[in-house]
Amino acid sequence: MPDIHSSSSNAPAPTSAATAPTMVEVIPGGPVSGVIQPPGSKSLTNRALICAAFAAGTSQLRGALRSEDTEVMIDALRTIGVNIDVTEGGRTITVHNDTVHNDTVHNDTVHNDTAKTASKPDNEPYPLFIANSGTTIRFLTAALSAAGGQFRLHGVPRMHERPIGDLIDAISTVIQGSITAESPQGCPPVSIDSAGWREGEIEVGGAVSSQYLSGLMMAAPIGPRDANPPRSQTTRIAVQGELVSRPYVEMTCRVLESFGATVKTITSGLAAGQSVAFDISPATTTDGYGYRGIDYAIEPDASAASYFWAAAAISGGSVTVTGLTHAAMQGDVGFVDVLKQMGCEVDEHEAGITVTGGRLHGIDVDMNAISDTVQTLAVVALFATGPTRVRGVAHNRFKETDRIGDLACELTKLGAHVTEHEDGLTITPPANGSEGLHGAVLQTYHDHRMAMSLSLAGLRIAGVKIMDPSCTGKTYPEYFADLEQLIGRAHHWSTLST
Ligand SMILES: O=C(O)C1=C[C@@H](OP(=O)(O)O)[C@@H](O)[C@H](O)C1
Ligand SMILES: C=C(OP(=O)(O)O)C(=O)O
Repeated sequence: MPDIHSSSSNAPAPTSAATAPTMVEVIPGGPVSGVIQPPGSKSLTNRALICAAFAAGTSQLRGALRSEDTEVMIDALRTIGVNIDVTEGGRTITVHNDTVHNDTVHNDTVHNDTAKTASKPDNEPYPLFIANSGTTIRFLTAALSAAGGQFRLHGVPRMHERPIGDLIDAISTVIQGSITAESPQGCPPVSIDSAGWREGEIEVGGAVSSQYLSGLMMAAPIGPRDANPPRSQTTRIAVQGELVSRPYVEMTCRVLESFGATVKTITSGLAAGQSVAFDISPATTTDGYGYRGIDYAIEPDASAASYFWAAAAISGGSVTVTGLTHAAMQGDVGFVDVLKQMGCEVDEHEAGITVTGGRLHGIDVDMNAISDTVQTLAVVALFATGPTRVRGVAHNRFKETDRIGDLACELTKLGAHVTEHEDGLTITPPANGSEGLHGAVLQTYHDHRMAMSLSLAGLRIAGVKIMDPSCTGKTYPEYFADLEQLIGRAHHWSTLST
């Protein structure tokens, strides 16, 4: 059985910056088999937090994800005065009803009860630190511009290189006030000084990220309650041209509906160049809130599940991920269908989905809809017969890092031949198969998915060392501990040097 080594001597699983190892090595072994459930979905947790913050009535989010990406969302909402309790090790989040009101936009705040306690200098925007969470900055930019107030959203250096211009352009057409992206390339920080949105159809580009559209859809029911004249009940949001990562938009529709809003998808009679539109109406509440507070169960994270299914594929084992089936809201469950195409057996049952490794062969696959699993697939492709071509993911260059160029660079270090394309990559394993692969020290570029996916190469290749493993904290702080548990043997920590 494989075994994990870390550069932190005798340490338990990495839990904090103080104990976090700087490098982790997964030692090769036999087939990986077991049952696992990853933590809650990042995408669902952050959507539910936005809806709950602008809902009438308390919401309870169960099975939520607690990680850097949800932490920055919670911190930002608390900074503007939303009352949020987190219990059960972070898995239950209670968002109280008596906090966010949109009726004080004229006081430059979305909040009328506890804003007094929020830290904001007079006549200055709320400073909101978003780290490198794309969902948080895109969803909050839209929601807060609709609610009204003054805000400045900023993040780590990479966040200030990630595009947000299409979203800013869209909001600019309806905002009563101003919104600007401070970097010359249309990237964060974002400054907002808003008295809410005017009525009117909004058009947004969807070729760079679906998060712009999802953000606008979630913001549509939020308008200021005392606007005069009041906003119409229905806002149309139309997509100009291509829309990437489509399943996340379906997810947005379903979350909005759970919190009481109504969504109608429009596919005909659209203006020139528009590919789809959504008519969104707020929940019917007595006091004008856009959403209704609810009890909400969050699915386990399907992107995180991809690593465990891939572990079975790579090692020839059998892994069951519980709590996820094709009925889930997350498109990334579709990753198992890609593994099936490559030769794995996929068995869906009531409890979840079991992947059993088989003889793997390379495939040609469009992963536009499930782009967060491209890195996982690329590592599986190392162990297949023949090349694997991944298409349709040009937008992966704008994520935590350039997930085409940087991924190609790291896979090459392991001995694969990798060709980079504008919209993806081709991974060609060595002619003599995995025997031609070799260990290497792999960089992770502050990208959680780089660390989680590349670590799986260590299940079959000796000497795969993953730098900065604590970057998994963005969405999965316990990843290496969970992987180790799945691998099934007490790990041995040792000091490693490059
Ligand atoms: O809406 C969401 O929750 C997400 C959408 C996707 O982004 P893009 O639409 O930018 O591809 C995905 O990569 C991200 O991890 C989460
Ligand atoms: C792209 C990702 O996240 P975000 O865009 O939310 O930062 C991700 O989690 O892979």
